[in-house]
This record gives sequence, structure tokens and C-alpha cells, in this order.
Amino acid sequence: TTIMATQYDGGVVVGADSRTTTGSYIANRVTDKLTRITDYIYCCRSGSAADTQAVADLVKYQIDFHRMEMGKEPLVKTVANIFKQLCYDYRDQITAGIIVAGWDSKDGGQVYSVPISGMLQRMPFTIGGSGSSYLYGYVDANFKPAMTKEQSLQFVANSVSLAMNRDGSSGGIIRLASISKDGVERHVLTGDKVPKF
Ligand SMILES: C#CCCCC(=O)N[C@@H](Cc1ccccc1)C(=O)N[C@@H](CC(C)C)B(O)O
Repeated sequence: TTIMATQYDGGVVVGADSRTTTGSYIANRVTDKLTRITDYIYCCRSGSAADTQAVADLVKYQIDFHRMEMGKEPLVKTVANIFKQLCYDYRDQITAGIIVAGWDSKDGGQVYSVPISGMLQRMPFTIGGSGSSYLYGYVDANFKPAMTKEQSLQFVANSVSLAMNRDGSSGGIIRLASISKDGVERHVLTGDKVPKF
């Protein structure tokens, strides 16, 4: 897996490849690793497909009670904390590297990294999954603060594409989403739309 999220002024952009593997066998070549938690908060999943589905389902379940008790949408920070607590408490039993990204009216666009073992860290952008090993030089050289939504989409698409070309556990199509006060916009890049280097 290759997953990425970056913050821009007014929202966030998330991206992922679409490969699920069991060994070298490709069990799913059109996986959707960009998982909706609320209309304004998504997570990017890496690691065990089953574990990350179960954790995301548990977070959505807890958020339903939060929404009823608070009478309003949860903060991105709140959702990230619930992911962190579950990934930390079950750290000996699950393999889940998760990125939480979204928009709320208090702090705008936010990106949080919850790597395997359950640390929580807010970042301007972050990369994850096996493919991220091939991206550190590229993203450090190419990240610029205050990128626009369009520049952020291109930065994420370029990064995921590069990793897909080198990581055997990443591939398929590139899924992208931008999240802002206006909600979510999803995109898919296939064939000639994939960045060529
Ligand atoms: C089908 C099936 C059984 C396993 C599927 C399965 O979880 N594959 C994993 C690799 C893995 C991980 C831990 C144990 C075993 C196999 C996988 O493809 N993970 C991708 C992300 C998920 C969310 C799709 B990526 O991290 O490569």
C-alpha cells in the first residue's frame, strides 16, 4: 500500500493506490483504501485489510454516539484520537497504519498520522504504507507550504504514482479525494491520466 494526505488552505487532499495482496497474489486490484468516517473526515488504510476495516467500523460506531451526545459533527482531532486509542490498546493484536484527514470549522484542514503501534501526530502532510519507503526523498524535496488544492492533488498523485512504480505491494488505480467545507470530491486516475515520469 501507498497512502498520503496533505493539508492546504481550506481543506485536505488524500490519496491511495488500490492493491490488496496476499503474498504476491493480488486479491483486489481496485481496493478503496480511502474510507469515509463522516462527510468531512476520511481515513487512509494500510496494513491488514481486516484489521483496518474493523478499526474504522469501531470508530464510526463511536462517532455515532458522539454525534448524538454532542449534537454536532466531531472534530478531526477527536476522530484521530479515537483511532489512536484503538490502535494503541490493540497494538499487540492488529497491524494498522492509518492516516486521518478532514476539515472542521474550528481548525480547518487537518492531517493526523497514526502509524503501526498507535502513535498520534498532527502533520502538514504525511505518507504511509509499504510504498512510502520510496517517497521520503521526493516528498521532502517537493513539499511546499501553502499549496493550492490543485497543487496538492498533483503532489499526491505524483507521489502515489512514483511509489506504485517501485513497490510490489502497491498498484492498480490512483484514488484521490479533496475535503473542505464544501464536502468531499473524489477522483480516480487510470491509464493516461496517471503521472508519467
Ligand atoms: C485476501 C486476503 C487476506 C489478506 C489481505 C490483506 O490484508 N492484505 C494486506 C497485506 C497484508 C497485511 C497484513 C497481513 C497480511 C497481508 C494488504 O494488501 N494491505 C494493503 C492495505 C489494505 C487496507 C488493503 B497495503 O498495506 O499493502
